[in-house]
Amino acid sequence: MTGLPSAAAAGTTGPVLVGPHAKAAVLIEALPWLERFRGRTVVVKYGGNAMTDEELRRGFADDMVFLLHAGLRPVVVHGGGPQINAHLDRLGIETGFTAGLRVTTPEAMQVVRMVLVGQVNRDVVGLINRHGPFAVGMSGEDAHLFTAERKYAEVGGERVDIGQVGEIVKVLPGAVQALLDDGRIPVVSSVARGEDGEIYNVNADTAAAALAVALGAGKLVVLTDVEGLYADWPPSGDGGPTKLISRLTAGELAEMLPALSSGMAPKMEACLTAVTGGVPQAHVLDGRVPHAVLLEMFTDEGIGTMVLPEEES
Ligand SMILES: Nc1ncnc2c1ncn2[C@@H]1O[C@H](COP(=O)(O)OP(=O)(O)O)[C@@H](O)[C@H]1O
Ligand SMILES: CC(=O)N[C@@H](CCC(=O)OP(=O)(O)O)C(=O)O
Repeated sequence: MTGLPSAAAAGTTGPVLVGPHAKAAVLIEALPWLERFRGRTVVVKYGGNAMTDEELRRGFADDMVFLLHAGLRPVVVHGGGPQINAHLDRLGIETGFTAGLRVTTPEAMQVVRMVLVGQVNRDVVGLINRHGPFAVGMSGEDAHLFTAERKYAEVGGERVDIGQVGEIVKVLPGAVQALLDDGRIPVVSSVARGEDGEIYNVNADTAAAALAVALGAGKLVVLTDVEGLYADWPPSGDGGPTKLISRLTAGELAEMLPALSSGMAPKMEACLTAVTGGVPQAHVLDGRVPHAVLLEMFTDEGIGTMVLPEEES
């Protein structure tokens, strides 16, 4: 953060500060954002592809603890798609994706649950708890946090059975609220229980949005492995995509949604669910940028893609 040009970032004119003044300016730049979000809940979706580099993983955990000490109430909902893939490969279990969702046989469900709850959740909790006794891991099954029903994919107007994939129909956020009230950082896996006795595999972006709405969060942050939502996707020509959409309204997003391809579709749908469900803003950020969450929360430069409800645009 020390390299940030303070006056420029604040949108003001004046001398460019260097040395200790620049550091102080960066801290002061955070003040209005600290005032605005103090006491508010922030749900952060930590994605499988943004959690592969060790230094970034530590940086992410540091950011969550920073938010806590700054008086916010961070909640982590994590995915783990690449980690599930690796484990299924090792076991020789084949799965595919339909409409961006893993076709989940009972055998695959056992692996999904084991990897998300037993491996990825433990890793995230461990990284955060280097700083102190803050993180408490839980599965969406715990304390009836997420109740799901079987979800069917729609392909070419046809309803397709994709196994034990769940759609969240009820959220009981009491256990998460209690942890937050106790000064903890809840770390939640996107596995849900069904009232039919089944266990369901829920896309982690979708789970994060459902929890953000149920908690009345002040913000949903979705970390991924690209800068945000590109208008020119898939990119044409030799170069990569160049047209990052930095801000859009719920209405504009709803129009774009049917045309989005599978990686971004659940993320943008999650942002739409959040802002239409009362969360004032939702962001998709590049998890490859060190401390992306802090940069987004506490500096004047917006990064990534921000979705706002209609009336705030
Ligand atoms: N319009 C778009 N803008 C940016 N990325 C897109 C877009 N459409 C599809 N994608 C793809 O979505 C991917 C992110 O989704 P995914 O790989 O599922 O992320 P994660 O593992 O973080 O949940 C990007 O790496 C990119 O390949
Ligand atoms: C139904 C479904 O597809 N569930 C996902 C759950 C994990 C997830 O969403 O992980 P990322 O956020 O890393 O993609 C899966 O099985 O991969």
